[in-house]
Amino acid sequence: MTLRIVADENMPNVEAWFSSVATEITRLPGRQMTRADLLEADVLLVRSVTRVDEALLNGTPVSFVGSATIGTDHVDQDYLSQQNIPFHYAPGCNAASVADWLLSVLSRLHLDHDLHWWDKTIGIVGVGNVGSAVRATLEAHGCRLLLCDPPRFERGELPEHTPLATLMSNADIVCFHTPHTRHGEHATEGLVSSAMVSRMRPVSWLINAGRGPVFTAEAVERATQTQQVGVVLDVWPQEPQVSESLLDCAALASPHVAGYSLEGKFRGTEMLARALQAQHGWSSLVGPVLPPGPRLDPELYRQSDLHRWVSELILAVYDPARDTVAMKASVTDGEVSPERFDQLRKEYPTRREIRSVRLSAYPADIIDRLRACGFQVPD
Ligand SMILES: NC(=O)c1ccc[n+]([C@@H]2O[C@H](COP(=O)([O-])OP(=O)(O)OC[C@H]3O[C@@H](n4cnc5c(N)ncnc54)[C@H](O)[C@@H]3O)[C@@H](O)[C@H]2O)c1
Ligand SMILES: O=C(O)[C@H](O)[C@H](O)COP(=O)(O)O
Repeated sequence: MTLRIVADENMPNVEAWFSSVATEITRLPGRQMTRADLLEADVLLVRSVTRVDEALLNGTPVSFVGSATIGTDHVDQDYLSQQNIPFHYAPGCNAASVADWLLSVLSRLHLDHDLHWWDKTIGIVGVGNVGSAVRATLEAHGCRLLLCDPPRFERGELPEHTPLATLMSNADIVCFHTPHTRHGEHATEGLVSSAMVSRMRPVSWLINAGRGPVFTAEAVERATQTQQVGVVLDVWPQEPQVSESLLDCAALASPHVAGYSLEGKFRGTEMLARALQAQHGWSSLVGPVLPPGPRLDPELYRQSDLHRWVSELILAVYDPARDTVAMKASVTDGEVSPERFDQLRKEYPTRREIRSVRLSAYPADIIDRLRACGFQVPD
């Protein structure tokens, strides 16, 4: 078997999974991959920053494309199926990571803005793998939820659907977890416009961890400047470029890393390895196992206010203020440049999912909340 693999340099574990089956593994910066790089490649493994289309693949021997991501808007799947090139991606691989990210965001907003989010009405827009993980976390905390997902509603999969305009007017916090789509009845590009934002209540919160172009830059500016709506952005309308004026609008900001848990990245590569294994009928393919998660002593964070205690604990696992500081310190000449944005992502510190954290004690007064957050608590 001669299998030549070209893979994004930021995809972990490629050598560990594939060196037993590949004759050659070439690592390249995803955003700069060109057709010339693929003239002797059988397998292409990408992340979200490589546009995979005819211009990239035409005339190459590539016969398998894998994206170690949940989102697929960077891949021209119609072209791949016309060419009979199998395409695999990694649905759900980092859904828990995004749900954890959101819990950390809410914990930071609690401490910094006294946001009692557990008592609020929270809208979830896009109730797929990520939105469902977010829903489970928020339901476990007793939040009132409004769910919006027209495609699932129309398929009879989400009876409790609330139309977006109604949700925007009635929620205290709105979280977006939709893909970026340009065509069709439910296209999401520019879905959050200035007009949509004008429906929101003053002192509410608007959060995007789906794809940047779902929000317009004007809507973000309108939210903060005229609506008294706080904004939290992990993804950006002009990503990977972020203007300083837009960054200034965000109470919390991160460089598209909500899904960047170590677990999510490991799962993404493994899902592609399993897909290639199935395509070739290999009997076994063995990859690396995750290192054990960090230990955390809840008593170190004890507060008399139990909600504050839990927020401090969540922020000890991951604090989105750290990303916000890094983003704001990255501004030069009125922007975070695309190169700097990519560098922040490439050098992102290891983050573990809450379920991997090993607590050294389970204080009785917060044990139910620990469970609701996703910590592994024995029965
Ligand atoms: N920020 C990050 O790091 C990060 C991480 C993972 C995923 N994502 C993004 O989040 C998106 C959602 O991920 P997922 O795993 O839940 O995908 P999914 O495909 O499981 O779910 C997406 C849901 O959005 C719904 N949807 C589509 N159009 C909609 C519309 N106009 N209004 C409301 N809902 C709509 C779909 O019906 C579907 O149920 C991905 O497409 C990806 O772009 C971002
Ligand atoms: O779609 C996804 O899975 C996420 O947005 C993912 O975190 C993107 O990461 P990237 O591929 O850009 O490294």
